[in-house]
Amino acid sequence: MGRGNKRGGRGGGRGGRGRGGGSRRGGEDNRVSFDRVPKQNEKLEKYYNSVLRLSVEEKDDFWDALKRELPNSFRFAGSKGHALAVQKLLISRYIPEISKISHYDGTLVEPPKVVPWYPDDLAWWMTTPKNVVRRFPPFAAFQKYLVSETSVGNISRQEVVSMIPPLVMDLQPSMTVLDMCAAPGSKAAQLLEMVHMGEEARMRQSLRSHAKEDGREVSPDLSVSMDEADVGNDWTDNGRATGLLIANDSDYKRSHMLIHQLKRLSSPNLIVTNHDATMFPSIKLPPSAKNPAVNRYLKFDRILADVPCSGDGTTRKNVNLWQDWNPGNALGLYVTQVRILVRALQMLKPGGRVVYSTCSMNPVENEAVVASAIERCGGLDKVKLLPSDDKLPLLKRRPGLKSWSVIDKGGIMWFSHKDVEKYQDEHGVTPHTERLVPGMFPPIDGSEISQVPLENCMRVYAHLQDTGGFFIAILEKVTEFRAKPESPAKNVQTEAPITSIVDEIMSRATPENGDSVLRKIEAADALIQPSEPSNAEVAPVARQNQENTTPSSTLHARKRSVDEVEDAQVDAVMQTKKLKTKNEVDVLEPGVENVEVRRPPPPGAQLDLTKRPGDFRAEAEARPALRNRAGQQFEEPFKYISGEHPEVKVVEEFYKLSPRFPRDRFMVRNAMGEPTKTIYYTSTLIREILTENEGKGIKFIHGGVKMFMRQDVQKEGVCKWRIQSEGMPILEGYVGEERIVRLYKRSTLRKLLIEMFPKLSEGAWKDLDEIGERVRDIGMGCCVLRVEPSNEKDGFDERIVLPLWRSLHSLNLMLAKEDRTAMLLRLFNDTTPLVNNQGASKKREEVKEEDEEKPVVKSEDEDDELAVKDEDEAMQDVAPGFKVENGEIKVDTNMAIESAAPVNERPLDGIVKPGPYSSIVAEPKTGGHTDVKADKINKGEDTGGPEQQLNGTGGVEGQIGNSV
Ligand SMILES: C[S@@+](CC[C@H](N)C(=O)[O-])C[C@H]1O[C@@H](n2cnc3c(N)ncnc32)[C@H](O)[C@@H]1O
Repeated sequence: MGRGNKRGGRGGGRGGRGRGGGSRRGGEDNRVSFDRVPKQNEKLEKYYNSVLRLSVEEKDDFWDALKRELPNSFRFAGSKGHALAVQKLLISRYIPEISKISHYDGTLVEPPKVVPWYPDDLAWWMTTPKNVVRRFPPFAAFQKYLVSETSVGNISRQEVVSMIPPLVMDLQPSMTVLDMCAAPGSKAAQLLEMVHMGEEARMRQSLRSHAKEDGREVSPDLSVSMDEADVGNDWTDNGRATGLLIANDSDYKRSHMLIHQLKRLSSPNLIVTNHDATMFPSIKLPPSAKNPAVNRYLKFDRILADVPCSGDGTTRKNVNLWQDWNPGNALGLYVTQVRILVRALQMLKPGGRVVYSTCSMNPVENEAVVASAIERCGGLDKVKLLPSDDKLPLLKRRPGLKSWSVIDKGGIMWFSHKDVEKYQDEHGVTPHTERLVPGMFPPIDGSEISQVPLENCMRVYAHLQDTGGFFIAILEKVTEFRAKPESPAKNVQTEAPITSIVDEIMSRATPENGDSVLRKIEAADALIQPSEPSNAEVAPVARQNQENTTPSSTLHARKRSVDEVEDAQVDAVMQTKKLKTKNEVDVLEPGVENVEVRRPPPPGAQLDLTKRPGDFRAEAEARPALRNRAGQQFEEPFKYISGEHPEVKVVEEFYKLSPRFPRDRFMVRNAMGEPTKTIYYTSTLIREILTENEGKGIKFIHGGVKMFMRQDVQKEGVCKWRIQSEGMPILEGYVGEERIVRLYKRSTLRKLLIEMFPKLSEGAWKDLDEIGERVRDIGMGCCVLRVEPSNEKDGFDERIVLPLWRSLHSLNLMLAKEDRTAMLLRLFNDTTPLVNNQGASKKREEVKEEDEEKPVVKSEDEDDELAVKDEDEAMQDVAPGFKVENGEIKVDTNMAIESAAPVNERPLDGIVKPGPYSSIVAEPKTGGHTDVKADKINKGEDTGGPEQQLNGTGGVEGQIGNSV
């Protein structure tokens, strides 16, 4: 891996959290440490004073800005309708209160402001010092809202410049998208939201149009009609998003952070992989019906290459960079960055786009990388550098640099590589100059590559709009190409990635004989193929099926496609894995004079595979690493089950699923391919990818949305499969009336949110107002609670859908504690403590006996979910929903979980976290603080105050520092 993992740089380590040496929680301490860190670095200042060519006055602004602490910023996440609804609360409820606060000197405190260039006012920032935030109650309320909505994924704390790359990608919902260096995932989350853009509206429209044939009653639609652009054009799957996001990161631990971040979006269109992006494998697709003999590979419409970089645009957040910055960092990263960009361009469809970005200001990591990659891909005939000045017109930026100098490790500035060569002729290669290669310098005048319009790139500086520094370039692939090999690096001892090795081999004369890798490539070369539309990447089947190396005589001659090269890469990797235990072997290639070809390491060999991703969960740390024979971590396979499977039939019958709901996308994660604990759901494209590439060495580490979870219910006729909240938005429109409960009144929902397990027996159902009779009569098991919009005073503006469990004697919303409190705050401006009607003193055993039909969460989930265990719970070693107090097990009323689960069960398997696509937002009809003390509620039970509950999520101090 590149140097991006260095402290202070981007690409690992601190992941954008925390600040200059201060503790995460101590807001004030952080500020003090930020102020205390000396903000000088001679080489840094010398270099940028020279290279950026700012005027004298502007230079002062530039350095002043880089030395100031960064404003906090956040954006509203999820589908647009949902995000706007959460945003509305900020504007209507919190800003007016904050705007009334004044400092001691009488000046007004500045409330959060809209980021002017972000679409639909969905991004905000605030400069208010933390001591002010703490002192004034309106800020405290705002803070609670921020923390609460962040914890449930409705708000994403993200640095504003980091929001730019996805916005300039021109991504449409049906597109195939790859994020090559995606962890921790803030940009990937934006991309995923774009893949799902308009889906909610389309699905509603589709359900409405089929309501009659489905025999279903649709919800009244009171929502404001959406722009056509917001609905999107992705209609081929009944309005469901058909696009795809593959989010990748080479760091295993960080890729699990990525999963954690993206899971909140509950997307069946997402896969997470764990590969070195310089050698990202080709992904096979099923052959087309038209040309079954031809292998097809996935090509992307959009790729984000947000590469590891030295991160010197982030000094406002990573204050240690003032000490740590040294010119060697950028020089060490250049090679990896070019390789990633070249690989991205290879994997694009013609007409597709790569957005390349860094948070470095160094041209060696930016313009030089762009120019070198275009050059390696065959120049401007193959790859265009698109203008970016038409994007985000309110964002202040500077054009890309056309000329620059390069600073070496010793701080010497070089103006051309010729000077370096001259110096080296006289003095030999020195440690300071050894990393300098021609591609790091501006293109030589008159060369073809000097025509690259580098001014089309976008440079964002801290002083322009009070942000961090950032660089963005938009590249478009014109046509397929064969990438040139890397220029032989005289001085640089870097590990050549498989792409460059194969490229290198491919561009040479054919050897008479050679090692098996070369022979394989030759075999590929000899093959003949029919032509196929260019965006379906094709290669002969024979090359994939190694036992069948005879080309079909019916195929027409055709030029070898880029993907054959890529295929050869994958084959070569596999071959190497079989043949060698040593990572690298020097091979003398026959027919080529004394040229070293360095064999690539097997996939994953460059990564640190010694640790499991337990950095953020103690439990994960303790789990033994399962590895396959090659020493890689073992991931449970993805196995699709038939729509005719008896368990699918059970589900179908119990929920009276509409025949229009697709049955061929259910998947499980175990080698037997049997639904044992969880049934997942994915889009069709993901099914094709996961099925077609099974056992081919691609490291898929996440895919699929949990749709059903097995529940041990003793009672006959109760379906063992309960709907998981993640799957709810996808499924609910197809569930029959038999399992639907309709709720209309705000007061009823509020009661269900505050009270866990409201009783139904002994006439208690009457307390549940308009849903009382229905829940009394509905059969036991999981049902869909539909909160229908209405124009009534005590009604909702928008539709909300939540999972509900009907037990023998009670009812329960399947919502996690933080989701309940977040909804209470959002919908009712209410911080009433939650109440558990099972009684605070009940012991676990008693509860188990009495309520055995309730959802019981049993063992580890199949998908090896690593990021969910509540740490406190792990410490207490009792079942979710219980706590140890004075040596006694008691019901933990802070946990909104209906469970009598045995020790060591995992909490979130039994509870529900509605994601931003789950339509859970409704704008309250009445503003103001409700502050209702409901009779049953405030009986002084051991509930823990809202304060306590909200702080449990980390508090605002715990979340300062945005992700880049
Ligand atoms: C700047 S960060 C990406 C930030 C991310 N795009 C976001 O918005 O949250 C760079 C990431 O690249 C990963 N990385 C470093 N070298 C890589 C490589 N060769 N292939 C893939 N990922 C790599 C690091 O682990 C790190 O997570």
